[in-house]
This record gives sequence, structure tokens and C-alpha cells, in this order.
Amino acid sequence: MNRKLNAASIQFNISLGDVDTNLKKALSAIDRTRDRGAELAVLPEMWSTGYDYKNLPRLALETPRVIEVLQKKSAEQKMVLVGSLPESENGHIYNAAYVIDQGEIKGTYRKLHLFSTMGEDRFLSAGDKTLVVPTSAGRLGIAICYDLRFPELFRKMALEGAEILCLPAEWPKPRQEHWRTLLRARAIENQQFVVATNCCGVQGKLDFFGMSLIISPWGEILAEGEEKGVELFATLDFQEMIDFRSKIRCFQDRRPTVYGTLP
Ligand SMILES: O=C(O)CCC(=O)C(=O)O
Repeated sequence: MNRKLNAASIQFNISLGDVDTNLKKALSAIDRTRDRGAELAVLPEMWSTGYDYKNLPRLALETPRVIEVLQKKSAEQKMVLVGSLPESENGHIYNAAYVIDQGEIKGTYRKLHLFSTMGEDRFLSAGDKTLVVPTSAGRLGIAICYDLRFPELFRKMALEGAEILCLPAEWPKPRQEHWRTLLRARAIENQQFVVATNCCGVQGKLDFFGMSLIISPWGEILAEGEEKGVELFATLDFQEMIDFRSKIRCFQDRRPTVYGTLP
């Protein structure tokens, strides 16, 4: 049977440090995407707080409550939800993406590459594991924002069977072309779907351009956001991925013994 999936990206303007306002925005956007048939929705990076570094230790304590609400919403709407939140554990704060499938937390991924250019490494701790997780929406590979600049991570996830790359982000101007180019490259080189959600709006000195993207394994842009809050939709046709993979056999034709020992 030809498997298809309705995917959505939820792009919004994050209110810095205001968990309740952000939660409200996210919940109503999730309902709207479900009304339009979405089975998977990806929210931005650190969407409950934004990069409110100073207040993160306090704000991260609210995350368990946020996750509980999201679990309820995901169960009620029978959806898979992905997005990153500040996570507090043993005196460390992580930038953690949660994968919630019909109410159940299927996996958590802690951002591996912290964006030192903006001091992320001074306020947050890095994760040390990758995540590919089977869900009712397919096998999801998870990465966050700056991770996008490290292609080895994505090849590893593809080799582990990731079909859809979900990438929450807070990616600011003026690097729009890096965002677009790297996302398309990751989709094409790993022959997989990409659902990447950036936020929009201004937080302090940073101006976020939105431009969330849903991309096919062929590299075709199925949906793209502008600079304002918006929900994007696309139907992912898994047969197209299978056909492309059997026509251009990147996985079989690799030469890892020559250039590396990735699994
Ligand atoms: O890599 C970039 O240009 C942006 C990365 C970033 O803003 C982040 O990881 O928070």
C-alpha cells in the first residue's frame, strides 16, 4: 500500500520568556493543523521560552508542565508532535527535542552542537546521543538548528533508517541562504523528507526570518513559510522516496572504507 503522511510545520513568533503565551499559541496552531488533516507537526526550537538565557534555569522548571499539556493534546488529536524545550536535569540545562506520539513520549534528543557564536555553550549543556525513532508518522530523525551544519549526523540517521528529518530551529538573519541550501542538501543527499520549523519575529538583537520548509527527498520545496507566523502543510508520499532511492543508489554506492567508518 502506498503510504502517505500529512505533515505540518508550525512557525510562530516566540514571546521571550513567556511560557503561557507561547503554549497558548502552540496549542491553537496544533488544533488548526489537525483541522487541516496534519498527522505530524513540528514546532520551533525552544518554543516555550525563546533564548531567554538569564531566566532559563527558572523557565526550564516549567517544561514538565508544558510536556504534560502537549501529551494531552497529542493524544486528543492523535498526532505526532516534535519541538524543542529547555530541559533541566542535575544542575544542567539541555536544549531537548521531544517526540510525542499520540500522548506517549517516544524519544528525547538533546542538541549535540551548541552554537558557541551566540554563547549557547555557556548556558546549556550538550547532548551526546543521536535519535532515530519509529512513530505512527514514520521513522523520524531529529536534529536542532545549528546541528544542520554537521552533515555526518544526518548521514548516520539516514543509515539508521530515518525517513523524515524533523528540525526545530531559531535561525536568525542574515543566514537565510545557508538555512535553505543546507536543508535542501540534507534532503537530497540522504534521500529523505525534511520538515524544518524556524521561528519568526525579533528577540533582543536577533531577527528570525521564518522560512520554515517542507522538502521532498528529491529536494523539491513542498511548502515554505514567509516571515510571519504561519502553518505550512504538505503530503509526504513515501513511494516517491522509495522510487528515488532505487533509481539513484546513494546508500549502496557509498565507499565508507575509503573515507570513513560511519556505520
Ligand atoms: O548556524 C546558524 O547560522 C544558526 C544557528 C543557531 O542560531 C542556533 O543553533 O541556535
